[in-house]
Amino acid sequence: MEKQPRLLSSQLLLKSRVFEVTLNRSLLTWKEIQTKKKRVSGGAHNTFKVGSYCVPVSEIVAVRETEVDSRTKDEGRWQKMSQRSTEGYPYAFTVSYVERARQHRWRCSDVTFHCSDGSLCLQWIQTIREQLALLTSRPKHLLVYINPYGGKQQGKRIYEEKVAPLFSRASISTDVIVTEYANHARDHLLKGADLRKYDGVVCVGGDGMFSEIIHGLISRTQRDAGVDQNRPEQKLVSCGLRIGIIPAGSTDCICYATVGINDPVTSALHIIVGDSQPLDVCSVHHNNTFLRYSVSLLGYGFYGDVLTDSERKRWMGPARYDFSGFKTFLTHHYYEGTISFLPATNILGTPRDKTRCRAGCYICQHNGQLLSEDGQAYKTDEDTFHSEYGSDWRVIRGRFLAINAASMSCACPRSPKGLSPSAHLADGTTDLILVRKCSRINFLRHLLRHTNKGDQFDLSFVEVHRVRRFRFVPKYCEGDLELDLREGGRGLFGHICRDHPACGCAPVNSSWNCDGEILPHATIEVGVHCQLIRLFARGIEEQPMFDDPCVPSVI
Ligand SMILES: Nc1ncnc2c1ncn2[C@@H]1O[C@H](COP(=O)(O)OP(=O)(O)OP(=O)(O)O)[C@@H](O)[C@H]1O
Ligand SMILES: CCCCCCCCCCCCC/C=C/[C@@H](O)[C@H](CO)NC(C)=O
Ligand SMILES: [Ca+2]
Repeated sequence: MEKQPRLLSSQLLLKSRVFEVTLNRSLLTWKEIQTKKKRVSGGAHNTFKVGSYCVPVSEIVAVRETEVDSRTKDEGRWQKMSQRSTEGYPYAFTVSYVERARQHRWRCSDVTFHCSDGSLCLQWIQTIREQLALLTSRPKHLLVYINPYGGKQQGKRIYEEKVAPLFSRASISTDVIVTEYANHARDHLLKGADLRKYDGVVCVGGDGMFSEIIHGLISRTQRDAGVDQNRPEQKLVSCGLRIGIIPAGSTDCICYATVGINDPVTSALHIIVGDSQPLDVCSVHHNNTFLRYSVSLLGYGFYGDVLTDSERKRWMGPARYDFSGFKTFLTHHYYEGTISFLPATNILGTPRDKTRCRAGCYICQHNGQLLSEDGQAYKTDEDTFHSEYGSDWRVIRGRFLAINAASMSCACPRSPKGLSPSAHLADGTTDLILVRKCSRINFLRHLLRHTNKGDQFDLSFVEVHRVRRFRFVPKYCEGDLELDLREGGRGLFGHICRDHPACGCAPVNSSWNCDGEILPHATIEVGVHCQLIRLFARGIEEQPMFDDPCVPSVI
C-alpha cells in the first residue's frame, strides 16, 4: 500500500504511557513508545509486543478538546489519576471513533491524548477537523421522523437516548418530527417538507415506517420530475436524498438485511460516517394503477395471511407475528392462480448459489452497471413488456401455499439468513419463490429451514427464480368478485368452500404482504427498479473485523 504523507506526528500521553501519534490523510495511528513492554503469553519463549492502533479517518466521529482534571473517567467509574501520570501533559483532546464489536455491531469509543502544550493540542484538533471536513459524503443536516408507536413503542426514547447525542457529537443538526398519525411522514415528505435543506432523511421505526418514508420520497421525486407512477413500464427517477433507518420496529428486516444487525447505535454511526448503499425498489401495479413500492418482501399466501391476522393483534407488539405465524401455519390454506415472470438473464448470480450480498458487492455493481448501460429492464419496450406469452416470459399455473418475492435477503432476527439468502440489495432483480401445495409437515420443513442451516429451496415443492418482472392473477378474480372476496365480503362469494372439509369456508384469495402492508388487490404486476434509492448503510460487512489491523486493537 502506498505510504501516505504525514500531516501530523507527535509524542502524546495516553493512559500514562507515551505514544507516537500520527495522522495522515486516511489513518490516525498511535504506537506505544517502548518505555514499557507488554508481555504476550502463549509462546515457548517470552515475547513482547508494543501496543499499536489505528483508526481510518473515515471512521472518526468527532474530535473535541478535553479538560484535564486530576480525576479522569475510566470505564464508567471515576478514578483518581496520580498527579505524576499527566505531569508535563496538561492539555488533552478526545477522538470519538467507530469500534467494531460482535455480529456487525458498531460502537462509538473515545481515546484521549494528552499534550505537552496548548498550541499542539489545538493543532491536532484543527487538523483532524480539517480532515473530517474533506469527507463530503457525511450528512450535516437531517430530517428525522419518529414513529412513537412502532415495535415496543420505544422509538422516541431510543432516538433521544441513543441517537441524538451521537448526532450532536458529530455536529449533525436535525429537524425532528414525531409522527401523530399513520402516513404523517409520507404526506409531509410528499407535500410539506423543503427537501433542499437536508442531506438525508432518517426514519425511526420499523419496516412499515420505512415504507412510509420511501413512498413520500419516491413519489415526491417522480412528481417533481413529471413522471407518471401509474405506468408500470415507466422508468423512475432515483431519489437524491439518502435514508437512514434507526430500528425501532417489530421485524426491522430492512435494517437487519442492509447492516447485519438491528441496533440503533450501529445505524446512527453508519449515518454519521456517510455510508451509501443503493437499494432496488419494486413497483406494484393493479390494472395500470400504481399501488405501492416494496424493497423487501412481497408475499402472497402464508406471509399475506400472517400479516392480515397480525394486524388485528397489534396490541401484542412484536409477538403478534409469532402468534399469527403459528395460527396461519395450522390453517394451511393454499391459493390458486397464475404467476408469469420475466427471468433475469445475462446477469451474475443465481438464487441458489452460495454467494452472499456483502458490503461493496461485486454482483450488484456488475449487474447495476449492465442495466444502466443498456437500460434493459426499462427499454420502455412495450414489446417485451406485453409479450407475456412470448418466449421471454414464463407462465406457471398452480396451487400455492406461498408466493414470495424477495428483493433482498429479508434477513431478520427471526431468520438470520432470510427468505432468500443469496438475494442482492442492488442487482435489479427479485427472487420469486413459489411454494406449492404440500403436506403440513413438508411446509414446516421448508419454514424451519429459514431458521437453520438447511436449504429452504432444496425441496420438490419449492422453486425459486431470479426475475425482473412478474404478474400474479388469482384464479378467482373476475371483476368485482376479487374485491368482494378480499374485503371480507361475506355476501355472495364470501364463503366459497373448496376441499377444506374441516373448516368448510376457506377463503379463495389471500392478500399480498408488501413490506408489512396489506395490498388491496390480489391481481398485481411488479417490476424491479434497480438502485432507485440509497440508504445510509454499506451492506453487511464480510466478517467481524476483530483481526483487522485497522481497528483500535494491537497490531
Ligand atoms: N403516530 C402514528 N400513529 C399511528 N400509526 C403510525 C404513526 N406513525 C406511523 N404509524 C404507522 O405505524 C405502522 C407500523 O410502524 P412501524 O413499521 O414503525 O412498526 P412495526 O409495524 O411494529 O414494525 P415492523 O414494520 O418492523 O414490523 C406503520 O405502517 C406506520 O405507517
Ligand atoms: C412455524 C415455524 C415458523 C418459522 C418461520 C420463520 C421464518 C421467518 C421469516 C421472516 C421473514 C420476514 C420477512 C420480512 C417481512 C417484513 O416486510 C414484514 C414487515 O416488517 N414482516 C412480516 C413478519 O411480515
Ligand atoms: Ca435485488
